[in-house]
Amino acid sequence: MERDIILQLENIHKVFSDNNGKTMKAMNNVNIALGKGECIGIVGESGCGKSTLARIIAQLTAPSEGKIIYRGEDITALPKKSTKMYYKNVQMIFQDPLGTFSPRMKIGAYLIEPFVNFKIMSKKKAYQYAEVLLEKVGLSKDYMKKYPNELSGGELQRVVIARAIGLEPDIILCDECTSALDVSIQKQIIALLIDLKKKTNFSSIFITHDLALAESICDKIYVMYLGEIVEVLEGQNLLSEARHPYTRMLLDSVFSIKNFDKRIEVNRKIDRAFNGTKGCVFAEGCLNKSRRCLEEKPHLVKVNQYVSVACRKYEEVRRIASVV
Ligand SMILES: Nc1ncnc2c1ncn2[C@@H]1O[C@H](COP(=O)(O)OP(=O)(O)OP(=O)(O)O)[C@@H](O)[C@H]1O
Repeated sequence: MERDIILQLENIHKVFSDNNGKTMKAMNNVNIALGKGECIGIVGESGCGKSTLARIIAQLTAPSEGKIIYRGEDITALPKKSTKMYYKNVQMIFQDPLGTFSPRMKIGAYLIEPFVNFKIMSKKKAYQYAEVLLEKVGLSKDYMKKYPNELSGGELQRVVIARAIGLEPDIILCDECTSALDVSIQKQIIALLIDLKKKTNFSSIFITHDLALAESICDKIYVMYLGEIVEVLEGQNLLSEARHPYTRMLLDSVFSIKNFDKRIEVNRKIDRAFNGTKGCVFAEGCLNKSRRCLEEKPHLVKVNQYVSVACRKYEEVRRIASVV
């Protein structure tokens, strides 16, 4: 069946510069497509560029190059004023819920704020609506009168989710939204998001370092390494279909301390060698690399209906297959 794509990132690059004019490439040619009602995961370790990507999608940081096509329109080319609807339609849930609140603002005031600001409803209606939203996320209306410091991390994240879904967005973008919470609360928040998604069919983007989480909830997973997408997989087929040596290394180290240590060692080696490599970002850590891997960037190649991988080995397999 044809996917109805509502958000597409095309050739996104991001370069940061410091005060001395030194530049750092945090994102290199990232392409991502999100279908209506779909949940995609962006997975990678610390420093791979996940938060930068989240900020670019949420339009909090501008890409250095590339397009963000939302419902057929490149929103990077629109004047600031015209992106107001995008801010309403793409809601973001951050890692640290407490950081989202002003300590002196009661939960009720926090919840009604966007509805009044976007002139969606009167203050009185917004207050009643906020009580309904709290109920949807499993909190009583008594929470309206509380201050953020009176709530637990899990309760605060529920309030953030209530405000986000209240705007009936097309897309909910979760940047490590459960990683600051205890495991049991993490499960509750994920279950809540899955339940709400079933009811309202929003699309979602899960940005996480947690492969198991991504596998359990995402239709499609993009694996990122040092600012590049190295593999794209169907969520359910992550374990069986992952091909890229980096994804395999990540999966192996989830289950073994010894492999975890090996991974840290490999990452150190690559970090030292990286600094704008013209070849494959993972080449230094790869046991099967050839000289070409160090010199030429591999492209994402579709291996089968479940997986595309950016690795010379599979480009080579496809080339031979097309000749035979
Ligand atoms: N404003 C900035 N100025 C300069 N460099 C930045 C800036 N923001 C991020 N970076 C760099 O870009 C790279 C990617 O950072 P980012 O925070 O996106 O990674 P991440 O995958 O989200 O990591 P973490 O999970 O630790 O937050 C890092 O090397 C980081 O130092």
